[in-house]
Amino acid sequence: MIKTHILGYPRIGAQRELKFALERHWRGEIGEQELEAVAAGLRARHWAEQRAAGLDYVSVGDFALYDQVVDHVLLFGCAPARFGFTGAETPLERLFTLARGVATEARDACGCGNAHGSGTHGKPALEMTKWFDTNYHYLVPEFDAATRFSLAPQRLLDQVAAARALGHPVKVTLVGPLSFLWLGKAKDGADRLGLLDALLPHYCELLARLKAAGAEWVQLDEPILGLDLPGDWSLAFERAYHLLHGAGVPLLLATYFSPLQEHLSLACKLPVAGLHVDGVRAPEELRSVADWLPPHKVLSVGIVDGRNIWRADLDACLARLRPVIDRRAGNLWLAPSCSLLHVPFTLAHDAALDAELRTWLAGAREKLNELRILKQALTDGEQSVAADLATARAALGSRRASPRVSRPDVAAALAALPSDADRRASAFAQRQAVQQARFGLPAYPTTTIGSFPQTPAIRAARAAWRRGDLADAAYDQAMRTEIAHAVQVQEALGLDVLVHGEAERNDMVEYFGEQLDGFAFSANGWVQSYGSRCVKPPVLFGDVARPAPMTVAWAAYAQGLTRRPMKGMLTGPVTILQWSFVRDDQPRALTCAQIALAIRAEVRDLESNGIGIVQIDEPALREGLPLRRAGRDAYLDWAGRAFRIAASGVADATQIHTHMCYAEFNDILPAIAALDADVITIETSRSDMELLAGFGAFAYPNEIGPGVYDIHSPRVPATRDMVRLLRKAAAVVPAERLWVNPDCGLKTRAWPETEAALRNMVAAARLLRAERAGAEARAA
Ligand SMILES: CN1c2c(nc(N)[nH]c2=O)NC[C@@H]1CNc1ccc(C(=O)N[C@@H](CCC(=O)N[C@@H](CCC(=O)N[C@@H](CCC(=O)O)C(=O)O)C(=O)O)C(=O)O)cc1
Ligand SMILES: N[C@@H](CCS)C(=O)O
Ligand SMILES: [Zn+2]
Repeated sequence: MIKTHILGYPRIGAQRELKFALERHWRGEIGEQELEAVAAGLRARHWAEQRAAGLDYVSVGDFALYDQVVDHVLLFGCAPARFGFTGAETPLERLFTLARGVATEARDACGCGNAHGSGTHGKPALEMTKWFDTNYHYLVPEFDAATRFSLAPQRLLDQVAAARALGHPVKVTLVGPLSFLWLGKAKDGADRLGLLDALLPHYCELLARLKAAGAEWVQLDEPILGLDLPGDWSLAFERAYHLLHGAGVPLLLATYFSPLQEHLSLACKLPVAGLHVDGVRAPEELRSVADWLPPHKVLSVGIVDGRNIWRADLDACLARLRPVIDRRAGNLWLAPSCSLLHVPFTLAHDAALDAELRTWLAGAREKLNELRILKQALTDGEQSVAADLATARAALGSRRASPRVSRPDVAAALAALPSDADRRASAFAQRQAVQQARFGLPAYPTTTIGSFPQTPAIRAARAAWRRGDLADAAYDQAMRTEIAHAVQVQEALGLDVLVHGEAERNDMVEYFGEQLDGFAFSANGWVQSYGSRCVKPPVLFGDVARPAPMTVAWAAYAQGLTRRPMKGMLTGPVTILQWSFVRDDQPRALTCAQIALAIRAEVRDLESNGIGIVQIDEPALREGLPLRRAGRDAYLDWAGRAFRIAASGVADATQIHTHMCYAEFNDILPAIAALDADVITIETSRSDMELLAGFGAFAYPNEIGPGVYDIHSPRVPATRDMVRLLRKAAAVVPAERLWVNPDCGLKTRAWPETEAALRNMVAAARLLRAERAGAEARAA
């Protein structure tokens, strides 16, 4: 029998109801009960949608108020001792303390929904990091020698009870014990795997309680089976799952994002009742899994893409499934490849997308319907869903044949690119000398990363403009006023290289997507990024071209307000690619090269309009790295080339910066150096400059601005703290190559703390400059 299910559903709400309720709660406008009522209403609605689409189970446990991983920290009672929980707190108080820090240092203490909480005082929130290769950030469990576990299952059991009361068959979703430990961070030399034996009895008890509560299945997500794992981690799976099996509830082991490869036979052998595999990212493994998995076990095939928004090619899906069915007629489940958390709720009626494009797309709801059609086609024959299949074929045909997708001029422009288009004319040392002479910057030059506070007034002006309530000219003027204010503040603070502040940008990727041909953007295609924060990834459906300059007028206006250098600010091709929903009909490398060409033209236009310094942000460079080691070199090769194509069309005297954040970079240092940016500004303060050790050891050749303060905290960093960090940096990177800047952009901050922090930062730079001048004078 064929069944359908999902690994998880988006929880933010079709109209971002959860986001708004969370932010109201944090501002003290609604209490816990009202927030819980919104959450319960969303869960009930989402289950109803799943059942209406004919899914055989609803998914329970995937709905997190903030993040599913931090929910497991609470479920297994392993909040770090540093939070000092006494048991007197409510579950929500504990959750938001872990997620946002304590009141005085809270991530989002101001209630705006921003992450503020990694300050070094008070109780900083748990660290956030990327969930595998997605743009979703989870809260990192913290383990240390004192970590103990205890089960607190009531919230989850209540949700099972609520789903059952509504008459739904329930499959509970949990992160599996090995992935949970792997995704955590060990402090004080603790051994994460060493915690497994202490954790497993609590998983067993939980499984038994879920069974007793009426859960028919429990899905245990173990996406780490798609990674290159150390041997002791792979070995631990058998031991762990033998124990879990004893709890008696059928277990579905879920893997996704990456092929199983050397873990394939292990995954097939584990004592679980079913195995889910990602048939989109690893279609080549389907047949082996179908052969290897014992026939009494359920095989769940992730057949519909959970990471992208294209309408499925149902004929291709059916063709892919047929050999599998032949092998396992009785026990086949169909599902999206991974949780639908990574796609918007629906794009079917989105007002910003044209009617033709909408037919090419599938949000979470539309993907549920695709599962329904596939199941019926396989169960009752294709004729039973002939109309649905015909509609899908027509949409696919229209996409394939559309003149909007292919642009011969773009192919020609790429083909015409000289082979050395990805190389600057001169070596760095030569460029550095020319740039020093041009800009005459002091030692330890100060700058910021680009964005200044996106205030409620800015957002409100843009919302009014989009609604048509504010005329173009008035909006333009409002943004110019913001830019002028940012310039005036920076001049008063004494920063050396200024930025215009990015007031006019809704998002650093969406803003460019809106202006480039080949992209479409939705009005409501929101995807959760972290907590209550969402992004609206543009839809990259066709060949990319730049019809007109995108940032030049704003940059030139800002430069006209000051005699100091104004940095032009662009998002790089890899990050635009990575944070968009990208076409699946050509290699990503080619799409990236097309974006690179557009950015190259923008860089040159900035240069010819008097902008001497241009920053090309690539915070997602690391995130695009394949999860498996194989394939990484090839990726770094084309990604690096795309960046260099964007950056290399300028004269020696034009200084190219890049910026990176939100990731560990030490394992890709050679690739970062190969970008050959004149200056890289990089997030380092949270690791207390540890990252720079890698840069020093590797002898990174160009200039570096290691972030000297964490922009996620409203705490104003003291000058002495930043001086200490800069001294640490100067110990590994020659001082003449060091810049002084924050970790990242300041868009989620408010002005008062921003000004105060930058004032202290400039003071730190001046202090080091004076010391250096003194030392030089003494040496002379
Ligand atoms: C650097 N980061 C980014 C990532 N991915 C991106 N695509 N962009 C990024 O910047 N990944 C890694 C990190 C993730 N960090 C963040 C940080 C902050 C946000 C965030 O603030 N998101 C906002 C939405 C931003 C946006 O698009 N704003 C629009 C419209 C906003 C909106 O909802 N407007 C309201 C009306 C508002 C009013 O009247 O005041 C509406 O339309 O209803 C804009 O500025 O115009 C968020 O609120 O979630 C995301 C990721
Ligand atoms: N220029 C961007 C980079 C963020 S990663 C900003 O300052 O917000
Ligand atoms: Zn950044």
